[in-house]
Amino acid sequence: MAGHRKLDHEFAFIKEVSSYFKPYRAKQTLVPVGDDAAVYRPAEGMGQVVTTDTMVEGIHFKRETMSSWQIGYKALAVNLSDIAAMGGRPTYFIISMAIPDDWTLDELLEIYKGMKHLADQFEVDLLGGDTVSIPDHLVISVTAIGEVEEDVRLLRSQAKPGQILFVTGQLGNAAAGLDLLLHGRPADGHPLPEALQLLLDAHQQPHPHVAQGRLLAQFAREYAISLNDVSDGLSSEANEIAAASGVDVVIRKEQLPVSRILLNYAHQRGIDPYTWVLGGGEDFVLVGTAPVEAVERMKQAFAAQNFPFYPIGYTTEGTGCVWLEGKQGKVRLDPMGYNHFRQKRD
Ligand SMILES: Nc1ncnc2c1ncn2[C@@H]1O[C@H](COP(=O)(O)OP(=O)(O)OP(=O)(O)O)[C@@H](O)[C@H]1O
Ligand SMILES: Cc1ncc(C[n+]2csc(CCOP(=O)(O)O)c2C)c(N)n1
Ligand SMILES: [Mg+2]
Ligand SMILES: [Mg+2]
Ligand SMILES: [Mg+2]
Repeated sequence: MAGHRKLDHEFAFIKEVSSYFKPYRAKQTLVPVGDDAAVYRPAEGMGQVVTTDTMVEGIHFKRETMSSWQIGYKALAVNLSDIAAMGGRPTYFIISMAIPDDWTLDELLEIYKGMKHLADQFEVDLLGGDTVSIPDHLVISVTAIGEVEEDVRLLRSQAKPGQILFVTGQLGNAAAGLDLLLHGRPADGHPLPEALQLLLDAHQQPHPHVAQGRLLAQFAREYAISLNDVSDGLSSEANEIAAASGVDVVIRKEQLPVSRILLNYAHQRGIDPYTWVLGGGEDFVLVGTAPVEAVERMKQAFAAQNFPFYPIGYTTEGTGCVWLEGKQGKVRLDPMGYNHFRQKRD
C-alpha cells in the first residue's frame, strides 16, 4: 500500500527529496547536493551567518501535535528564525535526519514538502544533509546559512542602559496552542472554534521574522541594538540579553502583546496566561533593545511594512537581572522558559 512504503535505501530517498528543491542560488552554488560536500561562493562584503537547531520526536513534537508536513516546516523555520535574530538573509540549509523504523516513506517525504514550502518562500537552497537510522525517535537537525552586512552586530550583548525593550509579535500563542493540542481539544464530533486556529498555527507553523530582522539590521548600522529570537520564552531571552550586556531589563506587564484568544483560552483552562506569555517559548518573534531616539523611526519602518512593533519595557544600569513591572511594583523575573535538562518548566 502506497501509504505504508518503507525507506529501504538512503540513496533513492536523497535523490527524490533533493529534486523537490528549486535552485534559487545556482550562480553562487559551485558544487550542489550529491558530492562529499557542497561548495558555494559567499557574497562579497557579507559575513556568513551559520546556525543549527535540532528537533526530536517526543521533545519538540509528537505525532499527535504536528503533521509530518508541519514537522518539516518547523525544523527549517526555527533555524531561519535564528538567522533573522542576527539580522541575516537566509541563503542555504543542510538537513540531518536520524530515522526510526516506524516512519513511512510517505511521512518522510511530507516532512520535506513542509521544508520546501519555506525554502520557496525565503528562496533558500538545500545544500545537502545526512540520513541515518536510529532505534526510537525521529531526530531532525537543520543547519541554516545566511549572510549579513559585515558591520551589522545584532548581539545579545549590545543592550545599553536607558534603552527600550521591544518584541516583533504576540507572545504565548505557541505555548497555548501546544496546550490546546495536548489537553484542550473539544470532544469528538465537536469542531474546534475557528478563533483557536491562531494558537495552533503559532505552535505548528511559526513564521520566521526574517523581514523584521532585515529591517533591524539597517538600524543596527546606526544604533546599538540587541536581539534574540524567542525560542525558550521571553523571560529566558530577556535574561540572556541582560546577562550578556550587564544591564537590568524591566518588562512592563501591561504592555505585553497578548491575544484576546489566548486570554480567553487560558481562562477556560484555569491557567495564568502569563505562564505562557513569559515562559512558554517557541513564539519565534524577535525581542531586543534599542535606543529611545531610534524607536519612533523603527516603529514607522515596521508600520510601513505592516509589521507590528511593540515596546514592552526598558533597560537600566544593573547587574544582568530581569524585572517584571506591574501595578504592584517590580518583581524579579527568573528565566522560566523551557529547560531540556530539567524535564519540566523551571
Ligand atoms: N553542543 C554545543 N556545542 C557547541 N556549541 C553549542 C552547542 N549547543 C549550543 N551551542 C552554541 O551556543 C550558543 C547558544 O545556542 P542556543 O541553542 O542556546 O541558542 P538558540 O538556538 O538561539 O536557542 P534555541 O536552541 O532555544 O533555539 C550558540 O552559539 C550555539 O552555536
Ligand atoms: C510535544 C511537545 N512538548 C513540549 C514542547 C515544548 N518545547 C519543546 S522544546 C521547547 C523550547 C525550544 O526548544 P530548543 O531549546 O531545543 O530550541 C519547548 C517550548 C513541544 N514543542 N512539543
Ligand atoms: Mg539552538
Ligand atoms: Mg535563537
Ligand atoms: Mg534557535
